[in-house]
Amino acid sequence: MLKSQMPMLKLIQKMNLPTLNANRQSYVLKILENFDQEHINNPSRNIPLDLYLRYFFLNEKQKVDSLDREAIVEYVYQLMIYKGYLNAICRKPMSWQTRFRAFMGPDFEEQFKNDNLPLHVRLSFPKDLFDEILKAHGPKHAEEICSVQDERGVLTVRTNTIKTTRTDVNNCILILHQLMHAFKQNGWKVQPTEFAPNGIKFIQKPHGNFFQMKEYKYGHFEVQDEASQLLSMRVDAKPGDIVLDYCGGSGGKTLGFAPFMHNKGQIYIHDIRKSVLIQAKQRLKRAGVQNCQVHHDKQKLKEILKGKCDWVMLDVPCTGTGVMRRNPDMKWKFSVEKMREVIKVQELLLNESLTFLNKKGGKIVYCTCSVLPEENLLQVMKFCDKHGFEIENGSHFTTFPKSRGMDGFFSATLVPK
Ligand SMILES: C[S@@+](CC[C@H](N)C(=O)[O-])C[C@H]1O[C@@H](n2cnc3c(N)ncnc32)[C@H](O)[C@@H]1O
Repeated sequence: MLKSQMPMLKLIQKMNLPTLNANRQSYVLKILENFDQEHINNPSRNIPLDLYLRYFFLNEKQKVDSLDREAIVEYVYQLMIYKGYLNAICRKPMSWQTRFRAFMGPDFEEQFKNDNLPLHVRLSFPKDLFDEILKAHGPKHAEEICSVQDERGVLTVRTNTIKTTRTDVNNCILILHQLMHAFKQNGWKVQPTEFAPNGIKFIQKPHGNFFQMKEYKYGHFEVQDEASQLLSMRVDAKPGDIVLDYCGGSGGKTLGFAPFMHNKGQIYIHDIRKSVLIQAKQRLKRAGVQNCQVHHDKQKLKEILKGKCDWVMLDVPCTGTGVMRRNPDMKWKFSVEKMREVIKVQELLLNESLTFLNKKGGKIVYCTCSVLPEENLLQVMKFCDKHGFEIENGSHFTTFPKSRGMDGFFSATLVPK
């Protein structure tokens, strides 16, 4: 490859990382080793890295202060992001210890210039996943998508407009500004999001724990990526509507569209995992959403809601290829076989959602956090052809992971022809 054709790859600037003393280092290695072991012991639990870290530090609360925690988390992420590249450059036998040494050593920068290392290795992506992204988006865009996923995600929150009795737009803006002011008082740099009307973006990662803020405890805000906020708003529910959030998880999307219903009408939130529904209940309560019931039993839900819904939000399980910078461990768990399995589940869920739609214009809002067309446009087009539906206004919504910007999401609103 000619030098001028060399891809514009970049590496993390290690000098920007926090200092790592022996204590922090031993935590970094312990976490990564335990995380791997957890997957060997409980593969079906498939716990993502961010959640694993949250549980880990809950247990270590007394021993690790917030500055140590931030430094440890940063290194855990960097090592997980660069795992593939480090595997290629580190000395054997492979372990987190040897990867860590390679990360800290001169080879980390040196080997990056080695043209003999394939592009996917320098992007630190598994070959099969990189090939899928390449097939879908071509070399230039694939490289952009993958290199952005080597950054840390931007922290964004959504202001909860339910927690005000005032309803006009100007007052919502006032609440957003009050919250921005509270963040700034803690010394955190923030700005309103560019597209989502109620979002606040952190320009720098905040030091300290903002979940301790009274504004969080009172439900004035929730963490949600800007693209995910926009996705929630694709459910354009009016007060009085009946809405089903069928793959509701811990309620992220419901929390996003519920404020527009002003607690009138009914939201049903469902998921196959009971544990996440418990979290959803707590978050909905904190946010002041009073018109939502939580359901785990699919059969019962069908009995209650058959043919009744104005909206079905279908935020389906997917490969997560648009949000891998939040959980870089997902890169290393990807396989084409798993992708095919999840595509089948999406198809099944689309079919199931038909049961709930009312015949007076009920709509399905299909969403993923994937950048792969098989899970996105191709999936919904297949559904539309089979069931006589179409994509509303012929246009879908897509975002790609952007540097210092949004994550990668897809959404299409499906309506009967
Ligand atoms: C992308 S996550 C949803 C995230 C959630 N909407 C949010 O914004 O927080 C997909 C969810 O689908 C759920 N799920 C997987 N298979 C399902 C099925 N057969 N029926 C219903 N939910 C399912 C998973 O448990 C997971 O919580």
